[in-house]
Amino acid sequence: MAAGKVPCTVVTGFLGSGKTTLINHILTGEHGKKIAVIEVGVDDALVLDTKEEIFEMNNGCICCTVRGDLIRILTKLLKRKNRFDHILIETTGLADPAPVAQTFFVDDDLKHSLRLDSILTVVDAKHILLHLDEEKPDDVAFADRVLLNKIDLVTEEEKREVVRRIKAINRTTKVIECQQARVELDRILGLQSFDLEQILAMDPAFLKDHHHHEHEHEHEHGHGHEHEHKDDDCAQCAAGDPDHSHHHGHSHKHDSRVSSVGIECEGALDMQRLNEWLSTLLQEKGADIYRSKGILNIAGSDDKYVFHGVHMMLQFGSSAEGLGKPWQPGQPRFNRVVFIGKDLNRQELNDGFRSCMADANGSGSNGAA
Ligand SMILES: Nc1nc2c(ncn2[C@@H]2O[C@H](COP(=O)(O)OP(=O)(O)OP(=O)(O)O)[C@@H](O)[C@H]2O)c(=O)[nH]1
Repeated sequence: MAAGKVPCTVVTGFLGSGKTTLINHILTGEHGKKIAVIEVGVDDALVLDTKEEIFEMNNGCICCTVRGDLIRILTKLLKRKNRFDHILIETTGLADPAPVAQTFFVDDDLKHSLRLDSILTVVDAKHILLHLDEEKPDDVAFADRVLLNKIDLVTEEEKREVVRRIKAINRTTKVIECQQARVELDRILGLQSFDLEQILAMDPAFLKDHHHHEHEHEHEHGHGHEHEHKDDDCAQCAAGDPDHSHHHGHSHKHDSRVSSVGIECEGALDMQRLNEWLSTLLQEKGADIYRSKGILNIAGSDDKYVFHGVHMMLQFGSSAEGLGKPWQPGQPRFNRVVFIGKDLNRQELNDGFRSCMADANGSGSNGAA
């Protein structure tokens, strides 16, 4: 049948569900496959360095512009002599997987060289119920595989409820439970499980282009959203503009109160202050702050730190633990963080973050190790 076509897997899932963890798991696995990763959206330096090439697109907006880019990058990949065995396309946390999937059926050249192998949706077992009603069940509706991740954080009972809710949205999807996205690769790659017929049965307009308005509102998404971070999620696309409400019939309640706040600055942070501020912030506002993450320059250390927040859960890591590389001599050090959530207060987040600088007024700790 599809001999010679390169299989492509679209990896999707809500913010913080574990997509990057899954990609890293796949890239570092011993499969002997040459895998290309295309990231549709954010997330630069937080991906592990690997042998494979990683293509990134910085335009951030999957709804408006990424389809063009995706086609361009896929075409470029296919021109290489050294072909890939598999292509992974990771979509960002608030983007809609449908336009990405459509690419495989509407572009004539790609149609003949590529095969959409599966839409794989990563689900955060602990937090998904917070979002199923308000955000975007589309992720789950289109998935032929659901990776039910973070099962370490829920009870058996909670897990059963989550599976029930997933099945209520998508009766035929296969649910694979896992932790840290650790799953045997032959359960997720090369499945030929994407079934266009089935998608069309559910959504007859799936292949129809709904992007005729795509340039009309480029970066005009009012709705009070904030869009400063240069490569952040197109939260407003998924969340704000009513014109984005999609061609398909699922309830797709966009929440215009969802936005992202990016902060980028030089200078070193006091780890203790930062930890206290972030912990308190997420304790108090974690219901609304869906996702937070950042790269940090910590005073007195050459190690590069990162943090990951998903609602109230907060995790730090650093190059000292083998996560990425330390700051290199002569390399400019910086802090870059992003908060994504509902009703974010940009000023408060900025002030709070800056109050954690090692030389900010306060205890006078200079962070010297
Ligand atoms: N407890 C627990 N935490 C996990 C598990 N899998 C991933 N995480 C953590 O969840 C956080 C988010 O994981 P990512 O892989 O960055 O999620 P993502 O979907 O790429 O997130 P976005 O960048 O928002 O799209 C990180 O702090 C992970 O370490 C799991 O099975 N259990």
